[in-house]
Amino acid sequence: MTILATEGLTKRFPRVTALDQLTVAAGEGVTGLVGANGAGKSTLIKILLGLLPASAGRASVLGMDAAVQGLEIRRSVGYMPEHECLPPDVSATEFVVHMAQMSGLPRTAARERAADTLRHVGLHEERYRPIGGYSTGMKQRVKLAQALVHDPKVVFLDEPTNGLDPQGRDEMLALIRRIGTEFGISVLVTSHLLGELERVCDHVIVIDGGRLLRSSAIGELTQVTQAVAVEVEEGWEQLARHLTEAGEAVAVEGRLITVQVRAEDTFDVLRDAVCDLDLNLVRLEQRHGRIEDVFK
Ligand SMILES: Nc1ncnc2c1ncn2[C@@H]1O[C@H](COP(=O)(O)OP(=O)(O)OP(=O)(O)O)[C@@H](O)[C@H]1O
Repeated sequence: MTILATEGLTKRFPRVTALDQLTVAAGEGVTGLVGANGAGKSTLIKILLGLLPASAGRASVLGMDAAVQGLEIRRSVGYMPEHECLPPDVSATEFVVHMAQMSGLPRTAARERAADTLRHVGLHEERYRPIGGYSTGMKQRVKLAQALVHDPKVVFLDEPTNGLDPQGRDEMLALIRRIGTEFGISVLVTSHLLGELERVCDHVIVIDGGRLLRSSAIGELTQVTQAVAVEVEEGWEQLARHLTEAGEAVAVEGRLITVQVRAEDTFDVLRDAVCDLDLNLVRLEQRHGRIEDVFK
Protein backbone atom coordinates (compact mmCIF):
# COMPACT_ATOMS: atom_id res chain seq x y z
CA MET A 1 0.00 0.00 0.00
CA THR A 2 1.23 3.49 -0.83
CA ILE A 3 1.41 5.60 2.32
CA LEU A 4 2.40 8.84 0.66
CA ALA A 5 3.16 10.06 -2.83
CA THR A 6 4.12 13.30 -4.50
CA GLU A 7 4.30 14.26 -8.14
CA GLY A 8 6.23 17.28 -9.37
CA LEU A 9 5.70 18.82 -5.94
CA THR A 10 7.06 22.37 -5.77
CA LYS A 11 6.93 24.93 -2.97
CA ARG A 12 8.22 28.41 -3.58
CA PHE A 13 8.62 30.91 -0.77
CA PRO A 14 9.40 34.54 -1.72
CA ARG A 15 13.16 34.03 -1.37
CA VAL A 16 13.67 30.31 -1.74
CA THR A 17 12.33 27.23 -3.52
CA ALA A 18 11.92 24.77 -0.65
CA LEU A 19 10.68 21.87 -2.83
CA ASP A 20 11.58 21.59 -6.49
CA GLN A 21 9.64 19.14 -8.71
CA LEU A 22 9.75 16.40 -6.10
CA THR A 23 8.32 13.07 -7.23
CA VAL A 24 8.55 10.34 -4.63
CA ALA A 25 6.51 7.58 -2.97
CA ALA A 26 6.74 5.57 0.25
CA GLY A 27 5.04 2.33 1.26
CA GLU A 28 4.33 0.69 4.61
CA GLY A 29 7.00 0.38 7.30
CA VAL A 30 9.52 2.93 8.49
CA THR A 31 10.65 5.48 5.89
CA GLY A 32 13.49 7.89 6.61
CA LEU A 33 13.46 11.35 5.04
CA VAL A 34 17.02 12.63 5.10
CA GLY A 35 18.45 15.99 4.17
CA ALA A 36 20.61 18.78 5.53
CA ASN A 37 19.04 21.69 7.39
CA GLY A 38 16.90 23.60 4.93
CA ALA A 39 16.59 20.67 2.48
CA GLY A 40 12.80 20.91 2.60
CA LYS A 41 11.83 18.08 4.99
CA SER A 42 9.48 20.06 7.25
CA THR A 43 7.92 21.79 4.25
CA LEU A 44 7.15 18.41 2.69
CA ILE A 45 5.51 17.18 5.91
CA LYS A 46 3.39 20.33 6.23
CA ILE A 47 2.17 19.99 2.64
CA LEU A 48 1.38 16.29 3.15
CA LEU A 49 -0.69 17.20 6.23
CA GLY A 50 -2.60 19.85 4.29
CA LEU A 51 -1.20 22.59 6.53
CA LEU A 52 0.62 24.39 3.71
CA PRO A 53 -0.47 24.77 0.08
CA ALA A 54 1.91 23.64 -2.67
CA SER A 55 2.94 26.05 -5.43
CA ALA A 56 2.69 23.29 -8.05
CA GLY A 57 2.37 19.53 -8.30
CA ARG A 58 0.44 17.03 -6.20
CA ALA A 59 0.76 15.31 -2.84
CA SER A 60 -1.31 12.52 -1.31
CA VAL A 61 -1.38 10.50 1.91
CA LEU A 62 -3.18 7.12 2.08
CA GLY A 63 -4.71 7.96 -1.29
CA MET A 64 -6.15 11.27 -0.05
CA ASP A 65 -5.30 14.52 -1.83
CA ALA A 66 -3.41 16.82 0.56
CA ALA A 67 -4.69 19.96 -1.18
CA VAL A 68 -8.35 19.23 -0.44
CA GLN A 69 -8.53 16.45 2.18
CA GLY A 70 -6.23 17.86 4.87
CA LEU A 71 -8.73 17.26 7.66
CA GLU A 72 -9.25 13.59 6.76
CA ILE A 73 -5.50 13.14 6.43
CA ARG A 74 -4.88 14.62 9.87
CA ARG A 75 -7.47 12.21 11.36
CA SER A 76 -5.41 9.26 10.10
CA VAL A 77 -1.93 10.68 10.64
CA GLY A 78 -0.14 11.54 13.88
CA TYR A 79 2.30 14.46 13.68
CA MET A 80 5.28 15.15 15.91
CA PRO A 81 6.50 18.65 15.03
CA GLU A 82 10.17 19.56 15.11
CA HIS A 83 10.06 22.56 17.40
CA GLU A 84 9.08 22.74 21.00
CA CYS A 85 5.37 23.37 21.23
CA LEU A 86 4.36 22.02 24.65
CA PRO A 87 2.55 24.03 27.34
CA PRO A 88 4.90 24.24 30.37
CA ASP A 89 2.26 24.53 33.09
CA VAL A 90 0.28 21.35 32.54
CA SER A 91 1.31 17.73 33.12
CA ALA A 92 1.97 15.25 30.31
CA THR A 93 -1.17 13.36 31.32
CA GLU A 94 -3.39 16.46 31.15
CA PHE A 95 -1.89 17.49 27.82
CA VAL A 96 -2.14 14.10 26.12
CA VAL A 97 -5.69 13.52 27.44
CA HIS A 98 -6.62 16.94 26.04
CA MET A 99 -5.11 16.07 22.63
CA ALA A 100 -6.99 12.75 22.61
CA GLN A 101 -10.27 14.57 23.32
CA MET A 102 -9.48 17.11 20.59
CA SER A 103 -9.26 14.22 18.16
CA GLY A 104 -12.74 13.09 19.15
CA LEU A 105 -12.34 10.52 21.94
CA PRO A 106 -14.79 10.72 24.88
CA ARG A 107 -13.21 11.64 28.26
CA THR A 108 -12.90 8.13 29.76
CA ALA A 109 -11.52 6.60 26.56
CA ALA A 110 -9.16 9.58 26.19
CA ARG A 111 -7.80 9.03 29.73
CA GLU A 112 -7.23 5.32 29.10
CA ARG A 113 -5.59 5.87 25.71
CA ALA A 114 -3.37 8.64 27.12
CA ALA A 115 -2.20 6.42 30.02
CA ASP A 116 -1.40 3.53 27.65
CA THR A 117 0.41 5.76 25.16
CA LEU A 118 2.49 7.53 27.80
CA ARG A 119 3.52 4.13 29.17
CA HIS A 120 4.48 2.93 25.68
CA VAL A 121 6.75 5.94 25.12
CA GLY A 122 8.39 5.38 28.51
CA LEU A 123 6.88 8.14 30.68
CA HIS A 124 5.80 6.81 34.05
CA GLU A 125 5.42 8.67 37.41
CA GLU A 126 6.83 11.88 35.94
CA ARG A 127 3.75 12.19 33.72
CA TYR A 128 1.88 13.88 36.58
CA ARG A 129 4.45 16.71 36.87
CA PRO A 130 4.29 19.95 34.82
CA ILE A 131 6.01 19.63 31.43
CA GLY A 132 8.06 22.80 32.02
CA GLY A 133 10.40 20.85 34.33
CA TYR A 134 11.05 17.99 31.88
CA SER A 135 14.34 17.16 30.16
CA THR A 136 14.52 17.40 26.35
CA GLY A 137 14.21 13.60 26.10
CA MET A 138 11.02 13.61 28.18
CA LYS A 139 9.55 16.44 26.13
CA GLN A 140 10.28 14.53 22.91
CA ARG A 141 8.41 11.56 24.39
CA VAL A 142 5.39 13.74 25.21
CA LYS A 143 5.38 15.04 21.63
CA LEU A 144 5.54 11.46 20.40
CA ALA A 145 2.71 10.38 22.73
CA GLN A 146 0.36 13.11 21.46
CA ALA A 147 1.12 11.97 17.88
CA LEU A 148 0.11 8.39 18.74
CA VAL A 149 -2.83 8.93 21.10
CA HIS A 150 -5.61 8.93 18.48
CA ASP A 151 -4.44 5.56 17.11
CA PRO A 152 -3.24 6.82 13.72
CA LYS A 153 -2.42 4.59 10.74
CA VAL A 154 0.67 6.66 9.98
CA VAL A 155 2.92 9.01 11.98
CA PHE A 156 5.14 11.81 10.68
CA LEU A 157 8.02 12.43 13.08
CA ASP A 158 10.00 15.60 12.37
CA GLU A 159 13.55 15.34 13.78
CA PRO A 160 12.54 13.27 16.85
CA THR A 161 16.16 12.83 17.97
CA ASN A 162 16.92 16.56 17.98
CA GLY A 163 18.64 17.71 21.15
CA LEU A 164 18.97 14.22 22.63
CA ASP A 165 22.15 12.77 24.13
CA PRO A 166 23.48 9.48 22.64
CA GLN A 167 21.52 7.29 25.05
CA GLY A 168 18.33 9.30 24.55
CA ARG A 169 18.82 9.03 20.80
CA ASP A 170 19.24 5.25 20.95
CA GLU A 171 16.08 4.94 23.05
CA MET A 172 14.10 7.16 20.70
CA LEU A 173 15.31 5.19 17.64
CA ALA A 174 14.35 1.90 19.32
CA LEU A 175 10.92 3.33 20.07
CA ILE A 176 10.47 4.39 16.45
CA ARG A 177 11.37 0.90 15.28
CA ARG A 178 8.77 -0.57 17.69
CA ILE A 179 6.09 1.82 16.41
CA GLY A 180 6.77 0.54 12.90
CA THR A 181 6.92 -3.15 13.81
CA GLU A 182 5.02 -4.04 17.03
CA PHE A 183 2.37 -1.31 16.74
CA GLY A 184 2.06 -1.74 12.98
CA ILE A 185 1.95 2.03 12.35
CA SER A 186 3.78 3.28 9.26
CA VAL A 187 6.34 5.96 10.04
CA LEU A 188 7.89 8.83 8.11
CA VAL A 189 10.82 10.07 10.18
CA THR A 190 13.13 12.95 9.27
CA SER A 191 16.72 13.48 10.24
CA HIS A 192 19.76 15.33 8.98
CA LEU A 193 21.87 12.34 10.05
CA LEU A 194 21.88 9.50 7.55
CA GLY A 195 23.72 7.17 9.91
CA GLU A 196 21.03 7.09 12.57
CA LEU A 197 18.24 6.29 10.14
CA GLU A 198 19.94 3.23 8.68
CA ARG A 199 19.33 1.50 12.04
CA VAL A 200 15.57 1.87 12.01
CA CYS A 201 14.33 2.41 8.45
CA ASP A 202 13.14 0.03 5.77
CA HIS A 203 13.38 2.71 3.11
CA VAL A 204 15.26 5.98 2.81
CA ILE A 205 14.44 9.09 0.79
CA VAL A 206 17.25 11.62 0.48
CA ILE A 207 16.53 15.20 -0.56
CA ASP A 208 18.82 18.13 -1.12
CA GLY A 209 17.76 21.68 -1.91
CA GLY A 210 14.18 20.43 -2.32
CA ARG A 211 15.16 17.89 -4.99
CA LEU A 212 15.20 14.11 -4.81
CA LEU A 213 18.70 12.64 -4.56
CA ARG A 214 17.73 9.06 -3.95
CA SER A 215 14.86 6.82 -2.83
CA SER A 216 15.84 3.23 -2.02
CA ALA A 217 15.22 0.26 0.23
CA ILE A 218 17.80 0.23 3.00
CA GLY A 219 19.22 -3.11 1.79
CA GLU A 220 20.05 -1.66 -1.61
CA LEU A 221 21.93 1.21 -0.01
CA THR A 222 24.02 -0.86 2.34
CA GLN A 223 24.77 -3.73 -0.05
CA VAL A 224 26.51 -1.50 -2.55
CA THR A 225 29.31 -0.82 -0.14
CA GLN A 226 29.79 -4.32 1.23
CA ALA A 227 33.30 -4.70 2.54
CA VAL A 228 35.51 -6.87 4.73
CA ALA A 229 37.53 -5.54 7.63
CA VAL A 230 40.84 -7.29 8.30
CA GLU A 231 43.12 -6.84 11.26
CA VAL A 232 46.49 -8.56 11.61
CA GLU A 233 48.95 -8.46 14.51
CA GLU A 234 51.84 -7.09 12.46
CA GLY A 235 52.56 -6.52 8.79
CA TRP A 236 49.36 -4.69 7.87
CA GLU A 237 51.21 -2.36 5.49
CA GLN A 238 52.68 -5.36 3.72
CA LEU A 239 49.24 -6.95 3.52
CA ALA A 240 47.65 -3.77 2.15
CA ARG A 241 50.36 -3.55 -0.53
CA HIS A 242 49.95 -7.21 -1.45
CA LEU A 243 46.18 -6.87 -1.79
CA THR A 244 46.47 -3.70 -3.87
CA GLU A 245 48.89 -5.46 -6.21
CA ALA A 246 46.36 -8.30 -6.49
CA GLY A 247 43.84 -5.74 -7.78
CA GLU A 248 41.73 -5.25 -4.64
CA ALA A 249 40.39 -1.87 -3.48
CA VAL A 250 41.92 -1.34 -0.06
CA ALA A 251 41.64 1.39 2.56
CA VAL A 252 43.94 1.50 5.57
CA GLU A 253 42.86 3.14 8.83
CA GLY A 254 45.45 2.60 11.55
CA ARG A 255 45.88 -1.17 11.81
CA LEU A 256 42.53 -1.88 10.21
CA ILE A 257 42.36 -2.72 6.52
CA THR A 258 39.03 -2.47 4.73
CA VAL A 259 38.73 -4.39 1.48
CA GLN A 260 35.81 -3.78 -0.89
CA VAL A 261 34.15 -7.02 -1.97
CA ARG A 262 34.14 -6.85 -5.77
CA ALA A 263 33.38 -10.58 -6.27
CA GLU A 264 33.28 -13.91 -4.39
CA ASP A 265 37.01 -14.49 -4.96
CA THR A 266 37.96 -11.38 -2.96
CA PHE A 267 37.63 -13.63 0.11
CA ASP A 268 40.04 -16.21 -1.42
CA VAL A 269 42.57 -13.53 -2.35
CA LEU A 270 42.42 -12.24 1.20
CA ARG A 271 42.86 -15.67 2.81
CA ASP A 272 45.76 -16.53 0.49
CA ALA A 273 47.48 -13.19 1.14
CA VAL A 274 47.35 -13.67 4.91
CA CYS A 275 48.74 -17.24 4.50
CA ASP A 276 51.44 -16.34 1.97
CA LEU A 277 52.74 -13.52 4.13
CA ASP A 278 52.50 -15.74 7.21
CA LEU A 279 50.60 -13.12 9.24
CA ASN A 280 48.63 -13.59 12.46
CA LEU A 281 45.02 -12.80 11.79
CA VAL A 282 43.24 -10.97 14.63
CA ARG A 283 39.94 -10.13 12.97
CA LEU A 284 38.13 -10.82 9.72
CA GLU A 285 34.71 -9.27 9.64
CA GLN A 286 32.16 -8.75 6.92
CA ARG A 287 30.88 -5.19 6.86
CA HIS A 288 27.85 -3.62 5.34
CA GLY A 289 28.71 -0.12 4.26
CA ARG A 290 27.06 2.73 6.08
CA ILE A 291 24.58 4.65 4.01
CA GLU A 292 26.57 7.83 4.54
CA ASP A 293 29.26 6.35 2.29
CA VAL A 294 26.83 6.06 -0.59
CA PHE A 295 26.35 9.82 -0.70
CA LYS A 296 29.92 10.94 -0.27
N1 LIG B 1 7.28 29.90 6.03
C1 LIG B 1 8.40 30.07 5.36
N2 LIG B 1 8.67 31.23 4.73
C2 LIG B 1 9.80 31.41 4.03
N3 LIG B 1 10.76 30.47 3.86
C3 LIG B 1 10.54 29.28 4.47
C4 LIG B 1 9.37 29.01 5.25
N4 LIG B 1 9.45 27.73 5.71
C5 LIG B 1 10.60 27.23 5.25
N5 LIG B 1 11.26 28.14 4.51
C6 LIG B 1 12.56 27.94 3.82
O1 LIG B 1 12.43 26.78 3.00
C7 LIG B 1 13.62 25.99 3.05
C8 LIG B 1 13.28 24.59 3.51
O2 LIG B 1 12.90 24.63 4.90
P1 LIG B 1 12.45 23.36 5.74
O3 LIG B 1 12.10 23.84 7.12
O4 LIG B 1 11.43 22.60 4.98
O5 LIG B 1 13.80 22.52 5.77
P2 LIG B 1 14.17 21.26 6.64
O6 LIG B 1 14.78 20.28 5.73
O7 LIG B 1 13.00 20.84 7.45
O8 LIG B 1 15.31 21.82 7.59
P3 LIG B 1 15.30 22.06 9.16
O9 LIG B 1 15.60 20.74 9.76
O10 LIG B 1 16.39 23.07 9.35
O11 LIG B 1 13.93 22.59 9.52
C9 LIG B 1 14.58 26.74 3.94
O12 LIG B 1 15.43 27.52 3.13
C10 LIG B 1 13.69 27.62 4.78
O13 LIG B 1 14.36 28.79 5.18
